[in-house]
Amino acid sequence: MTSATPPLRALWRHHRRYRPRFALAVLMTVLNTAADVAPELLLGVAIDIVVRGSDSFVGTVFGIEGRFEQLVVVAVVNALVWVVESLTDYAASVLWRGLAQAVQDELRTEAYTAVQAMDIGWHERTPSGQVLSVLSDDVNQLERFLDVGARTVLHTALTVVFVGIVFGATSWQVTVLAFLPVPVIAWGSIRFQRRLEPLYADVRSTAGEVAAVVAGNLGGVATIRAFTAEQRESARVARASREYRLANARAIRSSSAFVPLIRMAILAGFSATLLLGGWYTLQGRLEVGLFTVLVFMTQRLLWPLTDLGQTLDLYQRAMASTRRIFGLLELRPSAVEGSVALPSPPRGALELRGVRFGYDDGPDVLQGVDLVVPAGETHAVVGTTGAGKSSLLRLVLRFADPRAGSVLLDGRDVRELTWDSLRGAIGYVSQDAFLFHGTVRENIAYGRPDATDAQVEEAARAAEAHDFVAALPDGYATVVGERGQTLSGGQRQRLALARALLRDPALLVLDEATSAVDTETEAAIQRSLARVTATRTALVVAHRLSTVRDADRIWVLSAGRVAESGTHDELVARGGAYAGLWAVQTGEHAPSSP
Ligand SMILES: Nc1ncnc2c1ncn2[C@@H]1O[C@H](COP(=O)(O)OP(=O)(O)OP(=O)(O)O)[C@@H](O)[C@H]1O
Repeated sequence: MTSATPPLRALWRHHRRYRPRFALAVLMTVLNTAADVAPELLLGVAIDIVVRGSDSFVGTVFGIEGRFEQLVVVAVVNALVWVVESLTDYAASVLWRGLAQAVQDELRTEAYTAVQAMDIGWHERTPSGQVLSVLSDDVNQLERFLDVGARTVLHTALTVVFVGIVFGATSWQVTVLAFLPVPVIAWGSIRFQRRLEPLYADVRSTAGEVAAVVAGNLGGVATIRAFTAEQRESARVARASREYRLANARAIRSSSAFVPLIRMAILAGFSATLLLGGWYTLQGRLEVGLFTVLVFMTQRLLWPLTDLGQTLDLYQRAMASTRRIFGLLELRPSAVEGSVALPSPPRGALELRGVRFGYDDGPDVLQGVDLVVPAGETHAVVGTTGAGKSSLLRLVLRFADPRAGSVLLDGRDVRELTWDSLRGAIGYVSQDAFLFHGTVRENIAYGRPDATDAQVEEAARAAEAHDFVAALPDGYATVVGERGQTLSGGQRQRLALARALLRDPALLVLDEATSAVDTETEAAIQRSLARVTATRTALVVAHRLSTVRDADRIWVLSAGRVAESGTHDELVARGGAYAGLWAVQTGEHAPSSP
């Protein structure tokens, strides 16, 4: 999940449209730094006036005799410089921070969109906490650097340049000595940066690990409590957290070593200016005013450099984060959208031809499945657990593509179809019947937000959900908790069915939950199934065979192959796998031991 592209280059390329704003921010920082350095120069000029009178720099350039008059000129120029300094400081601050906000906002949204488009298989493999930590922590880390760090780096570099110009114009010997620390610091920065890069990559990945463990545990908190595994899980979180702490400590140790290095280099530069500059002044080779400027300038040059360690740290952390953000942005789903739209309205005819499918590098879980559901019919897929029933439905929805063979909807390979055409034709009810935090009404209308109340209610009735919804405290306005946890499993299932029906899909795909349902619910499911499948094509994965005994055809899947197919009566008469399952479920005889 980490990008190999150098992070600054990736940012520069990705945010083309911010380049003008960036240029303006840089310009403001240049002006601001120039205005920032000027007062030291003016101080030197003032001392020059006091010491040399009419022979001073101002006296000769402006032709002003009196010392006080000259000082007035300096005071006016100084006031102007301050105004420029204040205005550009404001502009630079607004521009840099605005840039930071725009970039973080855009990156977060884009990274989320990229993640959302990834294959379902990718989501199953990737802990959601990892993704979450990139979208929040890493994006914030970059924001912090752009907010202040980038400006500080530029400001420091420009100060070095401006001070260098002043020094250069004064005495090359002093310039050389005063600037001695700069190459040392530059060399140190590059070395430290190399050393810190893997350390901060480690910090970010351990931070992601902590988030992954915590998010995973919060999702399974009921199981943790039920198995009194609290201590074990707390210890697991503590371990991950300690790894993060240790990774950070390693990075901080290296990063902090940079500051003393800078300080020593600075000390050398400062001492050199003081001694050599002083020596020249005593000899009369350097004006007192200029000497003062040099001493103050060295301070001005060297002070910001002491902050460089901190800024470098901020930069390095931000770059490690940027690599992770771009790692998400560079993700490409393996299932790409086709370009063909089905003629409307679709009929929902489904066909699987020689379909082989497996997960990642694993073995085939579907081993050449042929299956046909003609338009308007209701078919069921049954089989023992792990036979590949849910995997088959994934292929129909194109949550994954087959390794070989093809899936056809209305005679077109689903890989050729647009998402709208494919998924718009299908109403899908998954095993886990996921609901969002929101009202019952919002959940039912999820696939058709503009549906009227009457349409929502009609769908709920068809799914046998209306009665229990009406009995909820606020009816359709009742808020169901995160993932619909305030409802029972059967209720969630029926709301999910209503949601699928409201889209009036040509093909209804139901993955029936394994959860044992009571006879009343079972009867309700059967009734609604009979009603909603009367006018459309349906493919139902069923665990309870009684719910699908009226299906036009039942496909019996066994170890990734179609073992047999036919109507309920035909299959029972055949005395094969289905007849065995049926006998077990209706209690006609006990299962034979393997
Ligand atoms: N996301 C996944 N990654 C890897 N393997 C998977 C994944 N999902 C399912 N499998 C494997 O694929 C095989 C078929 O699983 P599938 O869920 O399709 O069976 P099923 O017939 O729907 O089972 P059940 O009746 O228990 O729901 C199983 O061996 C399972 O371990």
